[in-house]
Amino acid sequence: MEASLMADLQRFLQDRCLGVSNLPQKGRSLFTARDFRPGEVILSQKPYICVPNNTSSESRCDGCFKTNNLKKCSACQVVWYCGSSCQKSEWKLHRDECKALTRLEKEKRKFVTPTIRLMVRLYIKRNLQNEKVLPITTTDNYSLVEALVSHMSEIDEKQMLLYAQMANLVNLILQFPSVDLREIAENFSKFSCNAHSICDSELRPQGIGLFPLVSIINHSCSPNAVLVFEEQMAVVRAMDNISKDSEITISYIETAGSTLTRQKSLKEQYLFHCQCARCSNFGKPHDIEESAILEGYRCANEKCTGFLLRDPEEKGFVCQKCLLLRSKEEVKKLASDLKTVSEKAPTSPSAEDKQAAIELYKTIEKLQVKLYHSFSIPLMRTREKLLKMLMDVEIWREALNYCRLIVPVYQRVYPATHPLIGLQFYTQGKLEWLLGETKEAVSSLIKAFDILRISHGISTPFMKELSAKLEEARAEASYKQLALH
Ligand SMILES: C[S@@+](CC[C@H](N)C(=O)[O-])C[C@H]1O[C@@H](n2cnc3c(N)ncnc32)[C@H](O)[C@@H]1O
Repeated sequence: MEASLMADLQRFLQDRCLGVSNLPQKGRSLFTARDFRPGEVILSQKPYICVPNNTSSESRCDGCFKTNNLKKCSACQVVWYCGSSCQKSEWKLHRDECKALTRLEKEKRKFVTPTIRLMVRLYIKRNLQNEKVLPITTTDNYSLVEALVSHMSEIDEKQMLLYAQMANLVNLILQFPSVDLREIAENFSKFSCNAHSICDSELRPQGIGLFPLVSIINHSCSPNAVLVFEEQMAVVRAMDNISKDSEITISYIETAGSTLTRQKSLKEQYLFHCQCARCSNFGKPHDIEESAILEGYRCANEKCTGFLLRDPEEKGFVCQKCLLLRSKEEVKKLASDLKTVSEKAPTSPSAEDKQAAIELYKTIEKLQVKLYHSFSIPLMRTREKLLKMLMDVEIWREALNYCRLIVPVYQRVYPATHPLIGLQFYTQGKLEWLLGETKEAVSSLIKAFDILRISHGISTPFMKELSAKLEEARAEASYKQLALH
């Protein structure tokens, strides 16, 4: 990065009591220059570029990522808008993209995935900024993209071939003589370890974007900050008390998992070996117990909550609490039954198939309850799926039962202020309220608010809605209380 731009960036960060340092093992790292309290915004940034996650089954507006009242761009037939306001606000960037996509044969347009579009937009934005059609600012400029890590030299041949094919398609769309294939491939590699999935307030992915300032923040499996999105703006908030001169970290991956699982996914996508405080416990008794609970089997005695470790004589798995042996054969048989049923389970069942899918997932759950520890991740995932499907078909009582089973598992596998726990309490509160359990609803909504105010702040529309629901539930609970006396 140019020295003057680097100085501008350092000033911008200094004004926000932040600074960038280079750490030998991690590269650029973001540090605090003052204390931050839980819930305080550390950094926010609009995307340099972003696109919605459009698929063959679901489309989103290019401007606001909403899914209703969409109309296709009549020229390129690739991009969708919810109305003229979003279309107008996106036009400067879409104008050149539209021309490029229109040139592409219709048959080939189905290969224009969100990642391909993100790359096309990256070059179009760079050109528009070079031509001064779009302004360049300290935090919105291509030099920040140039400074992102790419790990090009570490990429294997298979991945490189894929990037080369994708770069060819981008080149075909753009037809910019000055851009070479290697540079595009390198930018794909940058996307892989720097682009962020843009999620709504309930942490459901809506699109992808490049936020080069946020990309300075390194990963930890027990992070002190959290990244959320307010529409398309990335907002990083402190999760804990962060003291002056500390490194700010967020989590790049799903942190509910054994150290081996987390390290594998970090190595695969981000090409580094994590040595955070949690990972440095690898192999220690607590870490072994954690892995055996999250990914291992349950005790043969249904009443025992112990975790199992492989028996040194290879006969099976031994409970570390009651020392009961669970035979290899029994585990193998259950695992094979589970595999047979799981293969039949649809990942996203259509509306008509939902009832059958619910029954199938309940069978999976029964088998998992017999096989896995009660806090295991596979069992938690099945219950999450069941909860979602039951909500979709409006079977509220059963949905609430699943919600209540999931909350304690989340509390076991995530840190206390993790937004997923808050969101689960929010769902539980809404279900309890709907089913007339107003007192319980108030208690769940309070828990949701207390957690989500840290990750989501208190002034966003989502949090205002939660606050309003809580107040209404409180009023109803006191009315019910009065009516009783
Ligand atoms: C989004 S970037 C973070 C900023 C990066 N350090 C830089 O210099 O631009 C992600 C990359 O940073 C490095 N990184 C992030 N977290 C790390 C960690 N905990 N330990 C080692 N390297 C890390 C890895 O190279 C990873 O692919």
